[in-house]
Amino acid sequence: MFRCLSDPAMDNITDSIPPSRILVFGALRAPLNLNTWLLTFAVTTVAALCLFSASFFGSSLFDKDGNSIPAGPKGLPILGSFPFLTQYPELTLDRWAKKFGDLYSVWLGNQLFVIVSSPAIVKDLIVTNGAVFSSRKEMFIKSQTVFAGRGITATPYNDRWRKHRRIATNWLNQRAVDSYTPILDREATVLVKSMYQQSHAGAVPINPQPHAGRASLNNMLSIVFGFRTDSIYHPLVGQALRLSREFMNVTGPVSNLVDFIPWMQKFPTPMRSRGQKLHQDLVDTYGGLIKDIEHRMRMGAAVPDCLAKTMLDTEEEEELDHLDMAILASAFMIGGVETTAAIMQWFSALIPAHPEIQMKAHEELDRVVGRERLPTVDDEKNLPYCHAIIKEVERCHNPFWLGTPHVASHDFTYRDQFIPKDTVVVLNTWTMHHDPSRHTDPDDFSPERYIRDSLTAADSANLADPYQRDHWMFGAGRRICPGMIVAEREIWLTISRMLWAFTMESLPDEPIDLKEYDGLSGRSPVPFRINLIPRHPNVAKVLGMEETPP
Ligand code: HEM
Repeated sequence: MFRCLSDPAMDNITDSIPPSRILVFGALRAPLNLNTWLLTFAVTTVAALCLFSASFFGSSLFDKDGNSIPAGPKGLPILGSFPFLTQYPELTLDRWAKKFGDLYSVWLGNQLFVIVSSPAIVKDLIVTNGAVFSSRKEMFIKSQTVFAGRGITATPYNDRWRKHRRIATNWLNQRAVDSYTPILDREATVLVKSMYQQSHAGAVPINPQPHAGRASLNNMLSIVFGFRTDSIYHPLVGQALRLSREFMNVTGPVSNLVDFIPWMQKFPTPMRSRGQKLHQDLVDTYGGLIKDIEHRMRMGAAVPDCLAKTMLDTEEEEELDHLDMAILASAFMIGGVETTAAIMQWFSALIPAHPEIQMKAHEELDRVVGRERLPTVDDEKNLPYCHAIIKEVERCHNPFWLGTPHVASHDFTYRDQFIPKDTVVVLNTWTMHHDPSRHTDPDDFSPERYIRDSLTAADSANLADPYQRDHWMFGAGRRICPGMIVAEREIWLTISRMLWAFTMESLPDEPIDLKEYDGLSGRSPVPFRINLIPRHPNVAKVLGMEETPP
């Protein structure tokens, strides 16, 4: 049963991966010396053979009727298919989907994964059978080390998760988002203003990244802690963005071999040390902010309504300890910052290459909104082309191609294929977003494909026909992203206002790389600079600024 190196399928795959990219421990994108790799591989092979086979065969791969697990690629001994999911795992998963079909299995170490590549199967398993497919694997690095078993994102399907999800939803449902939309509105305007200022009204190119990062960060800081930062140079901006980035770099769903080979977890590794440090930094930073708020509440000072205040007000009734609160706040700060900022950045990276798309958006904005005011939330329904641009950015550049995997909490047989309890289930969103039968010419950036789709992501996720859903960026089922309403709203406000204010141009000497990316679990483009040329003199006036001559 061990995966065989001589399998022809593996030959094709190994041919396409430079040896220096085949890694054993930790972050996949840091090249490892080949000799070190071979030595490590030999040692781990010998040392782990007994332990591995015990856990590998621990659960049956057949149900009582003899149905077996879905077919899939054969991997390597011990490592399974881990080395083949290196730099662009979604492309490998896509290749395998074409070979093995919409439901196939992959082994990573001793962990069985099932990869789902069709909307119908996602609906059947994750939505219709949500009682079975809504748990999470307690990944060694992400769940156990960084989140210490807490944190709504990583917790298994249990009462702790239900409680945290309920608390989170109270702050993220439609009514809550409506109540703090003025905050999102203000941050979107500040974003455009700060871009206008830093670019000296289009005279010098800028990197949109810190502006997008601070807008998303301020939104989450307001929701979670009731305050905002007033400059991209505020120390918390650098610290919070560093923590989110570090999280994205240590917790990819298929990026840490130590997650899948339990005996390795007993030994210190650089990735484990990074996970431990990140845990402590999160507790110090966000737990520290909660302590400050607690202190202010005890002193009778006014504290604005925010998640931290709600948690402190209800900590006894909800049985929350300090670590629960610190990690739940961290889950918001991580889940809600890099993600929305990534979409703003992908938009800024993509759009300069499409002047004809910008022209259409500008024409729509001039016609519907005019040049005397900024677009608002209420305008969205009347700006179908701008709305479509955003959906298309999300289809083309989902920051989480592998989503956050779900886990089967019971044995399940689906269409004569057995999915054992504890199998990790991955939504292969890359393949679904590039299915030519759903999206004609899927590699093209073409907002027109969404021009008749006026639904929000939340409404789209509830459509009976899963093939009509806009995209799968927010996941599916009972664990679907609870932040999608706030995420969509802040993305709408920032992107529609950037389109309203600027013509966005790339620099002839600095081509923007759309293939390379930052982050393992969550992706944003590598830093780039663009020109943001104010579209008309009213931009300065509407933003409440003196016009800066170019
Ligand atoms: C573009 C923005 C965003 C993207 C692409 C995104 C994506 C996702 C995905 C794929 C999941 C896993 C869903 C699943 O298991 O099927 C998730 C979960 C989650 N997201 Fe988001 N998210 C975004 C914004 C936000 C925001 C603004 C928040 C606000 C706090 C947030 C909070 C969460 C939380 C708490 C979970 C865990 C839910 C659970 O496990 O029950 N996300 N998100």
